[in-house]
Amino acid sequence: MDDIKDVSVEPLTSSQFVKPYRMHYKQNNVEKIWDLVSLHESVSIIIFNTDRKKLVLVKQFRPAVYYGAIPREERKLGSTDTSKYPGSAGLTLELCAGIVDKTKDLALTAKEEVLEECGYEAPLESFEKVLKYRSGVGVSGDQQTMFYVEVTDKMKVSQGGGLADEGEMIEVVEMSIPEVRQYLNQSDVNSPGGLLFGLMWFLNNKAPKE
Ligand SMILES: Nc1ncnc2c1ncn2[C@@H]1O[C@H](COP(=O)(O)OP(=O)(O)O[C@H]2O[C@H](CO)[C@@H](O)[C@H](O)[C@H]2O)[C@@H](O)[C@H]1O
Repeated sequence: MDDIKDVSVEPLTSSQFVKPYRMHYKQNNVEKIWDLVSLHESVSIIIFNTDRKKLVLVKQFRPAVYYGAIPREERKLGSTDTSKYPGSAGLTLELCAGIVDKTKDLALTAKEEVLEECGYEAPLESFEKVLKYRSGVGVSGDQQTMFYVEVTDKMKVSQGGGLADEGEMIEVVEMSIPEVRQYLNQSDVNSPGGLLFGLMWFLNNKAPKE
């Protein structure tokens, strides 16, 4: 998964996923501008396997995280030296998540992502909404809705790993509650704030007493 080669970066002129804009506005009669990016709405899911008392998470290569790991002064257009900056710098641990595109139904999107990425077929009514929040505030203000779902081994119907025809390459990672606590105690993690909040929410609200 971290065997990344032939990396090159170019300016973005059009994209179906990301749209950059400059907003002009007045705040208290002071004229201002802000450069922002419009993104799709998304869902994320805290998945707990009650048979094995494990959280089900996903590991994947994130190009933006890889790019962010390159020191600013060395980021340039054109090719990137992957022997100096190996693909492992872009591997993240996250909640299962996905863009809301096929349907506008957030819980249904969550259900589909749990199946595609993690291989669990969980009933729609078992998805509990945790909260809706802004996954970014500086450059993108996109909304992400977090769900919680409990699964059992019986619901595991496939390997997961993402949609091969969309080129998704996802590793399913299961973590026990002590492992989750250890993960949260580190000083530097390759994870978004949403995962960290989701794990804390789980420990505070759902984790079985140890
Ligand atoms: N910027 C991009 N460039 C090129 N192809 C892209 C792309 N974004 C999506 N895609 C394509 O769309 C597919 C599906 O993406 P997903 O719905 O799984 O969202 P993802 O899990 O990447 O991000 C989800 O999780 C993260 C982390 O929580 C959220 O930031 C995000 O909004 C949410 O959709 C990807 O495999 C890829 O083929």
